[in-house]
Amino acid sequence: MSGTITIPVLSGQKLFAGDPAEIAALRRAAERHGFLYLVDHGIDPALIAGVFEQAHAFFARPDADKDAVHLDRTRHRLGWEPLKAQTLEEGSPPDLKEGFYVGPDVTADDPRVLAGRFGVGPNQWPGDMPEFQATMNAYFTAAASLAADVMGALALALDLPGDYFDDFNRDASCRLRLLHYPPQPANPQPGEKGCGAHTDFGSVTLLLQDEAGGLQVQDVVTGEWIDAPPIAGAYVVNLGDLIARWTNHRFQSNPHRVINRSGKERYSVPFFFTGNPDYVVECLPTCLAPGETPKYPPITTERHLAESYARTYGG
Ligand SMILES: O=C(O)CCC(=O)C(=O)O
Ligand SMILES: [Fe+2]
Repeated sequence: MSGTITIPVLSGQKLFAGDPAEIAALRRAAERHGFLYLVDHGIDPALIAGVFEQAHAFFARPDADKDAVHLDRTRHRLGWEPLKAQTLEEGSPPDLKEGFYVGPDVTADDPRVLAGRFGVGPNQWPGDMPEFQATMNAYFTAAASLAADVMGALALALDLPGDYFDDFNRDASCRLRLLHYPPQPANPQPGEKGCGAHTDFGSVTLLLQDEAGGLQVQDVVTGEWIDAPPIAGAYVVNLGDLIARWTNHRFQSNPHRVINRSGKERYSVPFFFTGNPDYVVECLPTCLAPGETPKYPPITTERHLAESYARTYGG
């Protein structure tokens, strides 16, 4: 770790107005790290505070209570994920984190549910927490809209029209994830950490983290792990594998990990934006130099997502 490479802080207000200097900074960040901080994003700080408050209250419950909304109770895997259920870094011990997954708030008779679309189904909500559902649904809607705005800025950074990703953004598949990390143990297993090194699966991830710290990003050029310390009120925005695939790796989906050395509990809230399930992602016209060939065949976002989840849950 060193302080020599820093992750840029960009303004949502400027990006979404198409400010050329800010778009150029986004392009540089996307090419180098696939990571940036986003300020002036327009999401109500009270809503963000409410999400953390509800997450704290949920995770503080006994496991026996949380088990009532275990994600294995749904085919589409929404709800509580116990500690050590996921292994994001192949060959490492399972992640020292527990989580809670929220999806779009659909009912059982939604056509997408009836058609068995991947990952779509009714949410499970914890009992006796009246504010939880309303807070998560409100945040989900706000985050999906912000992610669509970030996609618009990415289109400009790729020299495409600002509405280029509108079809991708329509009826987008998204996951809101609440995470709770215990402190890193004094004597961890070799390779044991809060969240193993991985790249995200989707297009953009909007991450909120509390003040504990511990998030690190690997620089693609030097291979070094850079700290991504919390900045109050800012999102960490990172690009996922779909963007790398779509841009023929002109834009990066960087490996990142979490080691919670704060000695305290750590809470974070990633929101994953994966786009319209039927959308076919294939190499963008502005990402292929003459004579180059696409590194990947076209794929629907639904298929890409299903394959990615299967890989990290041992499916
Ligand atoms: O908790 C964090 O800060 C990062 C979580 C993460 O990378 C993920 O859930 O994909
Ligand atoms: Fe991640």
